[in-house]
Amino acid sequence: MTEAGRMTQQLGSGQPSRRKTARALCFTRALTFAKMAELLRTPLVPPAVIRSASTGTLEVKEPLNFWCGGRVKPKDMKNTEPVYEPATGRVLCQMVPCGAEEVDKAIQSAQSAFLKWSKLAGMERARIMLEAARIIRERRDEIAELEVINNGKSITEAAVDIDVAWQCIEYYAGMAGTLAGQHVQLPGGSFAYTRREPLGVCVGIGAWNYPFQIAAWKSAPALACGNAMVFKPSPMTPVTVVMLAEIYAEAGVPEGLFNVVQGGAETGTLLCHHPLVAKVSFTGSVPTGKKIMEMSAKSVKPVTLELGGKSPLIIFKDSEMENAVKGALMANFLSQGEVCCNGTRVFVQREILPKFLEDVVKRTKAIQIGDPLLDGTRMGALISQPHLDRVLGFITQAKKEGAKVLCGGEPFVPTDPKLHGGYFMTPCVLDNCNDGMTCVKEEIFGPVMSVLPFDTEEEVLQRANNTTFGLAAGVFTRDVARAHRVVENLQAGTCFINNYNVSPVEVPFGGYKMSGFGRENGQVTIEYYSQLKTVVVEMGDVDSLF
Ligand SMILES: NC(=O)C1=CN([C@@H]2O[C@H](COP(=O)(O)OP(=O)(O)OC[C@H]3O[C@@H](n4cnc5c(N)ncnc54)[C@H](O)[C@@H]3O)[C@@H](O)[C@H]2O)C=CC1
Repeated sequence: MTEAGRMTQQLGSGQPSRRKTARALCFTRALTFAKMAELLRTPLVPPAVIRSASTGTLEVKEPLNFWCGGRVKPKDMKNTEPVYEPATGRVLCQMVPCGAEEVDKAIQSAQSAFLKWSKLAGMERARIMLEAARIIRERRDEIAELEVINNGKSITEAAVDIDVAWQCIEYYAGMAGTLAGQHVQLPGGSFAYTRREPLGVCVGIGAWNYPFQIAAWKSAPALACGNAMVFKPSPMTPVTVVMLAEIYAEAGVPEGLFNVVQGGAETGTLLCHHPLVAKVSFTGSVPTGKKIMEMSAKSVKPVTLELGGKSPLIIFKDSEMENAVKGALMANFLSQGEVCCNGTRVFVQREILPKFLEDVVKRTKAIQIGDPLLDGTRMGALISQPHLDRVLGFITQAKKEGAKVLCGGEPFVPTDPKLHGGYFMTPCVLDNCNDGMTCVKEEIFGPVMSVLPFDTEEEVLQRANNTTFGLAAGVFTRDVARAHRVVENLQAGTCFINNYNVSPVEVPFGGYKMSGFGRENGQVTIEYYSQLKTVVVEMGDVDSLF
């Protein structure tokens, strides 16, 4: 039995002291990903019970680039950037950006894999993708733990993110075998048919709030359609996406089909300008989205843009109060508020405002903040110190502009000494807000809910739509007709009725207005990763005018 196997048996034996020793042993030896994987993948370990990682211990040493079927060391150590563990403020690893030569290698690797992958039948691709989904499911806890360590969100949420990732791959695997064209009958026995063909090498550029999940949302439909992908995660969260690359490789995709290059704006720019790249799918801020669009326009590359939001959540007086309060919390505090589609402008009908505020504040104060790897934690750390400062700055500004802080909005120092350098804050509810305030107009991307009273449906619709964003919106009411009338008039890509932030992979997700265009998830996304070829077939003689 291997050492890992022995430790696993001890871990699985249910003896807490031994379990602790084994865990300590793992981390004093700075576990490699591969070893951790070996540990976690043996069936003796009940994954929900045993936590293999612990906050403040992990060092990531392996290379984080991936092309030609394996991890690749950076060419040189130029322009490195520290990557932090948000819960402790400790440096987790160094991110070394890829330069032109490395980007080219990754793209060439993708191109050669594309030539093989695109020739497979959809069902053949499906089989490999299903295997990738299975491996992710099996390694779910390990990936989720690393996501937590790199991103700061709670383990409960990270586990859901990883579940959504494999579900997405499973969903598009199911669709790969269904891709087909049309047959069109023409006069005289002639006919035409259409072929749905892949685009080629697609680039994915991700944000830091859902590192693994964003990579799955982009790669799953891309690969199902027969494309290859080069993915660049955010420089702040470089750690987990390379595991997705390893998993695809293990599942049996051709070498080089899914590649990872690390880096920031410069590396992203190289990707967007590369002549072999056929499409760019981007998740991030509006200013960067505009740059991506400009760069892609130069070589007429299609783009998908998943950008920011300042979404409205409208709560009518006939709502079921407890659900509305729970919905408002789900709309604001998932992932420390770092969610693009959050409903941060909470419009509440005036008659129920006092009761709503009382309940929402009570529940917000009860949110358990702390070590994100603990099962009981409901809110972890924000992504970085500058981002925390920025979010706190919005609250200072809101107070100056007349908003009233009902709870939270302060830096938070957990009792555990190892978390003292972490980027925590208390979730905040702002009252006395109006539509002109900065906190109501701008995306904060932190746990800050702005509550706004309203009187009539007509008024609230006009105010809800009075924004350049249009990612999501929500409405709580018991009146079915009102609910559908309101969503019909909301300018947003996703609308929720009597819930918020529910994003199953079967339904399209994407923005209106400056929140972007194109969609992720759902059947429609196939159209964004494929192109239609029309073939016209003459069965008679050519009828020439000349
Ligand atoms: N609509 C959606 O689905 C989502 C939108 N977001 C939005 O993302 C933002 C937060 O994420 P950040 O990572 O801070 O956004 P960001 O726009 O700064 O960066 C996003 C990605 O773009 C890369 N990048 C930056 N400049 C680039 C350039 N000139 N060329 C190519 N790539 C470049 C970054 O390295 C990163 O990988 C928020 O505004 C949020 O609303 C985040 C998650 C989901």
